[in-house]
Amino acid sequence: MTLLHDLTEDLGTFRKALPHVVLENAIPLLIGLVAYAVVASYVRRRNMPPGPHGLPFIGNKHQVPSIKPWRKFAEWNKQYGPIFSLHLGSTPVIVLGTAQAAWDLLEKRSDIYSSRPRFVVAGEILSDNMRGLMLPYGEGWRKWRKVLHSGLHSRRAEDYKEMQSLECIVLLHELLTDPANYERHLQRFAASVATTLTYGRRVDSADEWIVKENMEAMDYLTSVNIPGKYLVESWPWLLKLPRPLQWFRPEPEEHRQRDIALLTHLLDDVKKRMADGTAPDCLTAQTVNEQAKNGLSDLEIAYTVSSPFGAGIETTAGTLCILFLAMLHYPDVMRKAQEELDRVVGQDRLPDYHDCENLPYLNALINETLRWRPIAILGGTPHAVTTDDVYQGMYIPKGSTVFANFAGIMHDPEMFPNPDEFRPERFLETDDPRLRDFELPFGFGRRICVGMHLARNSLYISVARIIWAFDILPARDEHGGEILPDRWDFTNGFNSKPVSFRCIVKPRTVRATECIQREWESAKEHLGKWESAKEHLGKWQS
Ligand code: HEM
Repeated sequence: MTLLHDLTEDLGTFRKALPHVVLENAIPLLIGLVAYAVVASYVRRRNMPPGPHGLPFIGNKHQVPSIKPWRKFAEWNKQYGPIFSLHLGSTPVIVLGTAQAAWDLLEKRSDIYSSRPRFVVAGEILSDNMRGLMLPYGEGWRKWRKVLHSGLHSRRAEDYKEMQSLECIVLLHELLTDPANYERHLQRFAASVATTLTYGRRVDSADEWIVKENMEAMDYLTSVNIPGKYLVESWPWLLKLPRPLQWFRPEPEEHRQRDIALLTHLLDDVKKRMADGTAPDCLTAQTVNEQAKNGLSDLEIAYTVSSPFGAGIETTAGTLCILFLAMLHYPDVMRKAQEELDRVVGQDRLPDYHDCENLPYLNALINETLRWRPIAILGGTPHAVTTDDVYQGMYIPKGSTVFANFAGIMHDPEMFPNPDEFRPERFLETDDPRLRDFELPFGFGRRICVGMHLARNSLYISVARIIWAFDILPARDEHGGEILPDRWDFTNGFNSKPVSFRCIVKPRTVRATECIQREWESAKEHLGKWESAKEHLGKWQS
């Protein structure tokens, strides 16, 4: 009895003392932990690349403008050097401002710099991890990339040249007959190349449903991918809430169903034509034929083959718009390229692929267009590093988001003296093989643009023929004065292109006009082998 009584009493005393003991010890422990975390983070931060000071919890979020952040990044690169760091919330961000830094990390250390940051809404909820561009480095991405590589590698890209050449003749005819809408024609050209290579169906107008539906899907994807728009991007644990409480989910999930319906419909159309033997050679048919070997589900194929749509149209059409802008500001460059074309090609036929190696100035002009105002202004989709790393004594923590800021890289005065000047000669005067090849605008390492060869072929044929056939001249005001568009007025977004501007697109000679008319008549016949998307798919309703 006494023992039991003593025990109960002890327990009571212990219970009473417990909160006190806990409080007495826990508070210093907590303070110790916080202090340790602060000091550790300070030490780690101190060893990271230099950068602007941020605030607790939000880091540098308040200092990074939501409009054209690449300009601020380029300023910080000037201030802090070729590599600086900042924090967006708790995520470390590394910004590379020279090609050398980008090559050193994203290419030479490609094994650890080829992942992507987590895209919770755009990549996981909206796309169910089916869009490889946003997938982290790993098995899923490898499978996706293999399919695209086998359909777009340099030798395979040769197969599409005939189609690109014919689509380019249509473009020339559109510029001849409706020059005011040049921007829409450039878009149609890029879209038709994408749909023909993917689904074996071409488009006659940028207004066609297949283009519009895909563009809407892409616009929605871009609109959810804005940093800071969704709390769940910074606090992914919100995904553990019961589904009905995940308020951010219903809208992107609804869009996912629309995307699936569209992409499956396009896949089924190719499969139907494969069954009746009428499908032309295209990426989808090739992927369906190799389905068992690649181990992909139908849905995975449907998403994978749609990649040229998301990544290949705005980039190609936007780069051509940049060419138009540059020609308005640098008419002497245009004249010099025209002289070369006249000398090599003459005036009675269109330039063709086989002329390419005899047109060094024109090739340099294309490189300069990609450099002067790079369309993928932040280096495309950012990379992420998968293990802790040290570069030139600076600590780069695992999980950092890494941007190759093309706004700074392409205007680095050491590599490109007088960077704002549009001067194709810089590519002819250099001995640096990396500038002669100039893969830089297409990204880095294992993530380098998989459509690069196709894009180069589209750019070459269209730039050569447009410059050969037309003068691109400033629009005139009512007094006959030239209206020159602002050379810095560009859109906000991962693909930054010139804000629409007016210009005059005028055939250079009667012979050029006649040549386009002639070539167009014959191109119409040859294009017949790719059925139009409008006639055969128009019944699809979203
Ligand atoms: C002027 C035209 C183009 C430019 C300047 C361009 C540029 C880029 C850049 C900078 C990247 C990011 C690379 C990196 O993360 O390091 C990229 C990725 C990509 N591009 Fe392009 N691109 C163009 C056209 C195309 C075309 C025509 C296609 C498809 C037919 C395409 C498909 C892709 C894909 C699928 C990726 C993602 C690769 C991956 O995450 O593994 N691009 N592009």
